[in-house]
Amino acid sequence: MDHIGHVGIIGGAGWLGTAIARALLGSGIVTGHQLTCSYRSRKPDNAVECIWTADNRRLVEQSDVIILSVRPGDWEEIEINAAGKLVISVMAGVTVESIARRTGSSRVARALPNAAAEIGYSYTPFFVASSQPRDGDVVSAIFRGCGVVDAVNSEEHIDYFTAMSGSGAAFPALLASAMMNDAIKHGVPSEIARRAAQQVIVGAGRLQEWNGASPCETVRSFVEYNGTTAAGIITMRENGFDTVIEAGLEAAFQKARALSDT
Ligand SMILES: NC(=O)C1=CN([C@@H]2O[C@H](COP(=O)(O)OP(=O)(O)OC[C@H]3O[C@@H](n4cnc5c(N)ncnc54)[C@H](O)[C@@H]3O)[C@@H](O)[C@H]2O)C=CC1
Ligand SMILES: O=C(O)[C@@H]1CCC=N1
Repeated sequence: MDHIGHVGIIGGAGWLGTAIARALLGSGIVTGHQLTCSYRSRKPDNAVECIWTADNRRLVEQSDVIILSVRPGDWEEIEINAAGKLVISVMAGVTVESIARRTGSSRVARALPNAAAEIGYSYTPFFVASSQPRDGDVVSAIFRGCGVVDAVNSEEHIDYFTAMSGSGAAFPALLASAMMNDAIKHGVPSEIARRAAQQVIVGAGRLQEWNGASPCETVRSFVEYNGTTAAGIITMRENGFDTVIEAGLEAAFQKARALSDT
């Protein structure tokens, strides 16, 4: 898309803020002169090449689009007036209502990337609460630089996706860690167990991307093959695999909702 103006990232020194800043610069959507990042105490070593400030009000003054990327617990300390500007939050749980009330902006969006934003492989659903039609295009363009995006039409779905895809980047690692520990219990040297588990999730992700099948189709075709993999899948399911996943997603969803301020 063409020019989106000057972008400011509050919390630009953090994990996600840095990933978004790198994606913005990498996709060419802004130059270093059109991007301001703020830090709380100290400009980070290896800082992204852009304008840096500790003054969030100054950042807001010089930005057309403001991205809020501080931890939910630090949100209450941010005092800015962003009236008339597009404010995009990536914070878990913090509501559109809270953002609009505390920034004075009626152009608010919530986007929920995940840890893979760092390598351009995030999945980022976003919800836009703005009467300006172009704002959705701006949010979409920003987060396409971090991976795949989808607009959703319910704010509640952002809280749900905070659990499912926002936290989800960690869950395949949880599966791989259980597999690695099982291999070690079977006497496999830990370094080999680590490499095997690592390559299983990397290979599975690449395979899924390459063949484009839905995960449900992938599981079904392994079950239909009726070999060792099918035996593993069926027994995992009989032992509550899907129920455990649902319970974990529900707990993360409830945690996201609990982060919403009152
Ligand atoms: N890390 C992840 O995978 C994801 C994180 N999120 C959300 O993104 C937000 C940021 O998360 P992370 O980057 O992981 O946390 P982080 O702790 O790495 O980064 C937050 C940064 O904000 C800075 N900060 C705090 N108060 C500030 C202030 N007043 N002015 C300027 N900077 C300030 C901190 O010093 C820190 O550098 C959180 O709200 C989180 O819920 C959402 C999706 C995924
Ligand atoms: O774990 C967290 O709280 C953050 C928000 C969503 C994903 N990571």
